[in-house]
Amino acid sequence: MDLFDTLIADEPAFALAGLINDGKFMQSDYPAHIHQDAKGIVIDLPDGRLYYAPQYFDSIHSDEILDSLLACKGIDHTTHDWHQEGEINELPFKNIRWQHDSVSMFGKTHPLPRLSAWYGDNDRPYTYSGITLQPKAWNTVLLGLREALVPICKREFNSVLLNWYRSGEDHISWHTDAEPELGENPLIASVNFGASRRFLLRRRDNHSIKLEISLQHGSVLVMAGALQHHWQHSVPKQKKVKENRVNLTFRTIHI
Ligand SMILES: O=C(O)CCC(=O)C(=O)O
Ligand SMILES: [Fe+2]
Repeated sequence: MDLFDTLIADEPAFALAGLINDGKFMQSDYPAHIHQDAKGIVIDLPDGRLYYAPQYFDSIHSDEILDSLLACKGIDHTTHDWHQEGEINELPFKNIRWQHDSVSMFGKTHPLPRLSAWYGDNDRPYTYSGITLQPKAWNTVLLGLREALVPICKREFNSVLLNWYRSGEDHISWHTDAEPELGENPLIASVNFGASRRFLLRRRDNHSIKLEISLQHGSVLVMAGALQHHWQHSVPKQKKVKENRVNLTFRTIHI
């Protein structure tokens, strides 16, 4: 092995070490250690566990995946102003059938501040934030991502929810993913492409107890243990962000 090999081999672990200070995750009080895969770190929270790999997918692969998720005939997704598009559901997307869903509240309908798509193994509808999504059949890109998660999650997920944040205006408010069909302590793997966005966690019983992770291009965050019962999460608006971000949360739906 020459000097160059050693540098390459040490690089990921070196980047990960920057996320851990004195055995704690960044500026928090929560214990963290480097996972044995040397790609990610494990953060131990009271009532939950996180795995975070800032570069689970390398940048070339991540660029290609983002391109295929947003590919739309005749449109350059990097420069297009998607907020001006009225009929998202009608556009000729090549790989993902993006939808603009609405929620009903107090008799009024409100469009969600993001676009979404639901893919999965079976045709069982899934209820999320008061809306019911009909899963579409897996495609090659999504199956590739699902497969890439097996080494860390030790399972093949049967469904995935995609969220597309067209810019920093798009967001997701505080919530938990604790729907009964996800089982007792759901394991959820969140995969991120495009703009880095702030991912916030706060305890349900004390909103002043918080944690923040910046989810970057090519990263994977796994939420595990009792986390969904004790912690809420959100992706707040970030007005300065102009670029697209796509998040995919792989889940197991129990029927
Ligand atoms: O965009 C994210 O990072 C989170 C998405 C999320 O929480 C969800 O889809 O339930
Ligand atoms: Fe969520």
